[in-house]
Amino acid sequence: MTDYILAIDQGTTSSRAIIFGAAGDIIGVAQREFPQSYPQDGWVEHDPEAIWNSVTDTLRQVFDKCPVTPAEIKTLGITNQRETTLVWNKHTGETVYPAIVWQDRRTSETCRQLSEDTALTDYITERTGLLLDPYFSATKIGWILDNVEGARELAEAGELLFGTVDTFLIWRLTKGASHVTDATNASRTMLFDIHSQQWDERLLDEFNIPKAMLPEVLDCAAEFGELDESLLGTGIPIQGVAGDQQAALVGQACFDKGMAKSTYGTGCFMILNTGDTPLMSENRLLTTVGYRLDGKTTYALEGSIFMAGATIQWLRDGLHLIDNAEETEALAQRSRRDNGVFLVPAFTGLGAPYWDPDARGAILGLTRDTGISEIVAAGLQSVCYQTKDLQKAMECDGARPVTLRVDGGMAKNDWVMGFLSDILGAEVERPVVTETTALGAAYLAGLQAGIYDSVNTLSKQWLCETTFRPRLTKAQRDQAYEGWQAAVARIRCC
Ligand SMILES: Nc1ncnc2c1ncn2[C@@H]1O[C@H](COP(=O)(O)OP(=O)(O)O)[C@@H](O)[C@H]1O
Ligand SMILES: O=P(O)(O)OC[C@H](O)CO
Repeated sequence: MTDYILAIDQGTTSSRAIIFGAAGDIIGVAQREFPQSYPQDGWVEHDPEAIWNSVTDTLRQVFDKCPVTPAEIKTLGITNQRETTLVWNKHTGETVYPAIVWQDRRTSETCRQLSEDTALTDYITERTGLLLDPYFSATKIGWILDNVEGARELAEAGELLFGTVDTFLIWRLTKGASHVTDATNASRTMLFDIHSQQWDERLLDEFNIPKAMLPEVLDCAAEFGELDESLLGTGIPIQGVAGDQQAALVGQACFDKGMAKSTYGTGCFMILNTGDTPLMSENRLLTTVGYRLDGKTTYALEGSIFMAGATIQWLRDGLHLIDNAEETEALAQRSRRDNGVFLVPAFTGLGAPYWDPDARGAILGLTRDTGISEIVAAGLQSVCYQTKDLQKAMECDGARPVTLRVDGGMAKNDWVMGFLSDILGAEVERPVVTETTALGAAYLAGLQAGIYDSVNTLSKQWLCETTFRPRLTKAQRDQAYEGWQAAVARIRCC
């Protein structure tokens, strides 16, 4: 019997179900977008039922699109948008509030007030590897408990459960049998000690979060529960879980120290494998769990950019300059070179390495002959310049990436990848399979199911499709990057 693996990739804008063969080949894909909700400036929410329905629909649809049956699936992996926070009633399964999405900045003021206590901010960074910021789950949980009527009392009585999207999905897919997460997702809550691999009692206390709400933390390849038969007519073990960016690190086979990947989806996340000791950044990058296998943690350094593909969505839906993301490539090719236009997409503040929640976006350098092409090109370039910011910060931390592998929706754009290589002054490798996030979840499940004997087998399966090489001189690169830095300086608040 062939070893098929099913993966769920629950992303910020869409959910996918993908069936992989053991060689990492894609057998079938189903995808469904779901609505985003922006109730106030800086707020971003998802309807939990829309997330759930998009997952169950794609789980069923993927089998309509290929000859494999659910009974032929050996194992199931789950990967997810991270930090996004859900709280639900453990008896009814009903969420008490919409999912507060990772991009949401409603707790900026809470974070600002807490940051006055420098002993606390130092403690947070030392224990969690993160920076005190609204991005992470801790203050989002607190906001729900403080703002939803009766929620705090119910939570203290042990009636409410917290989960990131992986936990919420597993809880529902197992009909409430498993309340679990994995170490990568736990490491994004700002409540998890990445050294001891335990929930941190002091942080639970500081953020006023009852411990009973929290899921059990497992390795990335482990027994997370069994898919309830009612969904696909058969039970399938859930054996691999990782937050989407860490799953991409696994899918890109970045198993050696110094290997890095950058995923260009809604946001962009560059993650560098730093081996078995956590490298604490002095340049406002995050220290995080890369993956945890057989109880052994591999750490990573991460730079998180909030707006990558989301900038292209804004060009499409906000400005109506384009009809679809794909046409940006041809438009950018037609743009005037060195036109001096910079788009800084700080729609919800700036992420790494600036961490400026109050900054707001701008388009600078407009002249009378600036046209749609130049603005679109500036939107695409902003993603590359932000990656350059991260590369620079990593280098300052003494961790220069030896390889950069790219993936995500935007990585399909050759113009962007060419400019990325130019501005980084480094080679950029795009693999044959760009669904690396789902692939990583499938690989983790496959490791637990015994389909793969070790990560070395997975490294051998990675295949390069295109290598982009830099074409700019150092002087040209420096000049372009200085223009970006000047544009960022104009919009920063801190
Ligand atoms: N050819 C392209 N050029 C530029 N951006 C693209 C292209 N194709 C997709 N995108 C952008 O990539 C994003 C989708 O990537 P995906 O990896 O599916 O995101 P997510 O997992 O965050 O939902 C969208 O924001 C879209 O605007
Ligand atoms: O949904 P994505 O792919 O943009 O990823 C979201 C990240 O996990 C947020 O940290």
